Amino acid sequence: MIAPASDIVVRAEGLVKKFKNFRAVDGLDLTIERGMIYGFLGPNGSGKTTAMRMLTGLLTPTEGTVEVLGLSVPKDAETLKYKIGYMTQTFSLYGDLTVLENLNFMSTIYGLPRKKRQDRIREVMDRYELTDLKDRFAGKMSGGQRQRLALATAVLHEPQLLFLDEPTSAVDPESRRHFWEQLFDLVENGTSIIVTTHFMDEAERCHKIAILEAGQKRADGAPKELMAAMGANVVEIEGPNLREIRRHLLGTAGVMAAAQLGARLRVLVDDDIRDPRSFLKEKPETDGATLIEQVRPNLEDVFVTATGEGRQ
Ligand SMILES: Nc1ncnc2c1ncn2[C@@H]1O[C@H](COP(=O)(O)OP(=O)(O)OP(=O)(O)O)[C@@H](O)[C@H]1O
Repeated sequence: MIAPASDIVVRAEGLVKKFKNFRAVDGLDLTIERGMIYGFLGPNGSGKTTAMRMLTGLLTPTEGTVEVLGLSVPKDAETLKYKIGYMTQTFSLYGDLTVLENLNFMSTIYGLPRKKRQDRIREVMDRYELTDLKDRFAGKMSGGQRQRLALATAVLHEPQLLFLDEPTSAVDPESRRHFWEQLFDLVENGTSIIVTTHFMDEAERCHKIAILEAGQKRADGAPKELMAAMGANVVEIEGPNLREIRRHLLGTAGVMAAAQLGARLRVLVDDDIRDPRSFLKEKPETDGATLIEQVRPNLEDVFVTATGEGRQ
């Protein structure tokens, strides 16, 4: 079913960004629906940040069209600025300003009405556990605290759409989990979110993702749908000589990828092969294996089959 235009927050067609002759983003089409967390998943240099910066209106595309919240970008970027929030990889905070000063400053940039300003600042400080830190210099805060302040400043003006560029790269796993809970709270209250990540577990939390490689979209959809449509079955092997088995299997027709995970070898077998377990069991190199079992796919498997990692 095609969603009505008002339910679409981003529509991009044929998006290209060239830096000299290098195509950092290379023909990207995107349709992102309202009310969801949409992830760009990809390795370093795959074009996630460049794509996001074009959607925010900060970077002009070399080719293609972009519409965000019904506004044409970059033409209407100035109007769009007040409707979106953007949290950059480096958090873009003023290290020599306190928490409160950062929030005050951003509230004037966003043009929050003077009367509303102090209430809204109090509200975000409370929500993101910053009240006790209000006189702390941003430059003297821990990674997790700075992340909370960056999120608080990005949502200060209650944007409809929030862009987050690798927001959890600099924080510990507990802060990451907590941060994601806060994102789901925002979604519940009507915010749409676009987030870049290279963490598989984060991508799995998104309602939908696009897998990017070399500036191109290799796959998109809900993580579960992508796993179901992967075109491969996953078999794990336990036993001695896993490195040797891997080397042999990688040259075998029907084996799309093989990677060691601790004491197991995880093998992706083309789903044209009806019984992938027997297929591997019959190979002479797996003779010494103590266990061969089919397991459920995960997003990393999708990533491997969709990108060059699966074509090595
Ligand atoms: N201003 C620029 N001038 C030249 N090349 C650039 C510029 N900005 C980005 N690039 C190149 O474009 C490619 C994509 O970069 P981008 O930052 O969008 O990737 P990314 O997927 O966000 O990576 P990361 O996870 O490392 O942030 C990289 O090869 C990068 O070096």
